[in-house]
Amino acid sequence: MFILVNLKAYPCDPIEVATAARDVAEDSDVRIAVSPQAADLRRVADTGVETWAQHVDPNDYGSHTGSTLAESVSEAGAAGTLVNHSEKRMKLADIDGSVRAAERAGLETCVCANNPAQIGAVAALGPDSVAVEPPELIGGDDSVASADPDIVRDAVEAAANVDEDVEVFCGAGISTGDDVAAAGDLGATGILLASGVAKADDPRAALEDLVEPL
Ligand SMILES: O=C(CO)COP(=O)(O)O
Repeated sequence: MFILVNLKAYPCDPIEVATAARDVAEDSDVRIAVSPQAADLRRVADTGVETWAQHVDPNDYGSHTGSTLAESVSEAGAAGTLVNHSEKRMKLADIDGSVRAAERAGLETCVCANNPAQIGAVAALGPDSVAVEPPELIGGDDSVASADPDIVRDAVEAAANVDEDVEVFCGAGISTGDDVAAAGDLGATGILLASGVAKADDPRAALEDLVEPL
C-alpha cells in the first residue's frame, strides 16, 4: 500500500511532517510520500522522504509565467506529481499535457478524478496511477472506504477495463489504519490523505496509526 500525504495549503510544518513520514516509512517498510507546496519541494525532498508535487502544468520550457514546470519540480527532488486534484481541476486536454510533461521529466503520475466514469477517462491517458476522491467527502470525518465503498470498487473496475497496468488509489476522509485497510480490501493499492495528518496535533502518531495494520 502506498500512502501519499497531500499537505495542500495547510499551515502545518512541512519539514516536521516530512521527517515523521520518512521515519515511519523506514520503520514500517510502508511506502509513504509527502506532497508539499511547490515552494517547499526541495526542503522536503532534502529530508529524504519520497516527495511529490501537487500539480504540474502541461507546458514545456519557455514563456509561461507562473507555471509549474515539470522539469523544475523534478530538479527540486520530486519523484512524482498529482494531476487534476479535485481542488486543481483541469480540462482533459491539459491533463493529458501534464501527464506527458511529467513523463518527460521522469516523474511518476497520479491523476485524480471525482468518480468512476472520470477514472476511466483519465486511465486512458496512461498515467502510472489514478485516484478516486469524491469531493463531498474531502476534508470530512467519513472515510470514502466506509461512506462510499462502491465508488472505490467501481473505480478499480473502470480503470481495469481501460488499462490493467494503471494502479488505483482512493482518498477523502481517511485518517486511521482501519480506513487504509478497508480501502485495500476494496482493491485500492494506495491512498491519498491530507487533513488526517496535516491537521493532526501529532502528525507522527497519525502516520504510525495509518501504517499499523499494514
Ligand atoms: O484531497 C485529499 C487528498 O488529496 C483528501 O483530503 P482529506 O484527507 O483531508 O479528506
